[in-house]
Amino acid sequence: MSLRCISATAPITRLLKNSTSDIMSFNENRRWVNHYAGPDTSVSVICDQFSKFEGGKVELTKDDKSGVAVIKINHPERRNALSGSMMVNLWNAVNELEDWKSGKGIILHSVGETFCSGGDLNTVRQISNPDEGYKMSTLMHNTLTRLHQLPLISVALIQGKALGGGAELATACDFRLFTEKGEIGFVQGRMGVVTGWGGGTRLVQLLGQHRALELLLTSRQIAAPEAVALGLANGITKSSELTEAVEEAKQWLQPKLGHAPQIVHALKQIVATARAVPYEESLLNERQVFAMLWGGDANKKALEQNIKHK
Ligand SMILES: CC[C@@H](C(=O)O)C(=O)SCCNC(=O)CCNC(=O)[C@H](O)C(C)(C)COP(=O)(O)OP(=O)(O)OC[C@H]1O[C@@H](n2cnc3c(N)ncnc32)[C@H](O)[C@@H]1OP(=O)(O)O
Repeated sequence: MSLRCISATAPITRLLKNSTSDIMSFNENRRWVNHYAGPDTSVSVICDQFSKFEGGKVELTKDDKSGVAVIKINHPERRNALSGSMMVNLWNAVNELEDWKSGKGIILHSVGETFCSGGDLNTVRQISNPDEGYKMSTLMHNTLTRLHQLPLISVALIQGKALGGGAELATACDFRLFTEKGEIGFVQGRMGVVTGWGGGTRLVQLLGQHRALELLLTSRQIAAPEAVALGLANGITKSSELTEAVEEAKQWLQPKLGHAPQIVHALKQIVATARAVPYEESLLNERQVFAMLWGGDANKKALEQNIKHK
């Protein structure tokens, strides 16, 4: 484990006592400073290491006709926990989706009764030290941030419990649909850790700090109606049967994919950028995306048609 040295004379105003005091302090600018510097390992090296922790699969299928891809989490015997090799499968799936020019949408779902029970505890037990944890976090941050930023519109279908890392995975999609049996719980605190896959940051973006803090602190599992009331779920499917619920999720997504791929991609890029960067930077991005489409073929065609939006 690499720790940066904390000098006794450094202007640190307060140290956390009896807990993480050796790795975290509050500096003179009233900002938290983490003194732990994780290993500087590249994601491809982490993938080589993590693919050896086997079990289950994450499968990607792309339908060029509808423009909708399906990411399927398939590890029902471990309640769809993500093993190291599944984390690598997901990383590869996102790489492939980044190159899918004709795609517009993604449905992320799993098989069986549980959406995802988080990290596979068999993998977790083999990497149970700060440096290995940092590597897992690096891989999952890379994968889930790129999933979140894809120019495709993503929906997670939560048909059972989404726990720990499973709840974090759900927050990396643009939308979440629950079945009546769907539940979500940020149980990391009960496991003696915090969110390791970027879900804490995304939860604050989704719900605001108070609601996010309450869910993280209590680790309580919330059912579909409350998830909708909080704004964490975007709807509840009529059916709890998996095949039918997946079909409903596709139907729910379809009206949002009516524009040409380049427009869907551009609109998603504006929204994804706005949630990730400061205001002025986001406006600059919006100007640039707009300018690239202004006077283009689709724009000229629409102008010629003299469309009325009555
Ligand atoms: C690494 C990221 C980290 C984070 O920062 O968030 C995490 O995600 S930590 C993991 C957090 N998740 C958990 O702690 C889940 C623990 N599991 C459960 O609470 C329950 O198993 C369940 C998910 C509610 C399902 O309950 P049930 O349907 O009654 O099934 P069983 O309990 O009998 O489980 C069947 C089978 O599956 C194994 N299992 C379940 N979850 C995991 C997991 N996360 N990793 C590995 N294996 C898991 C469970 O041990 C059973 O196996 P057998 O005993 O061999 O049958």
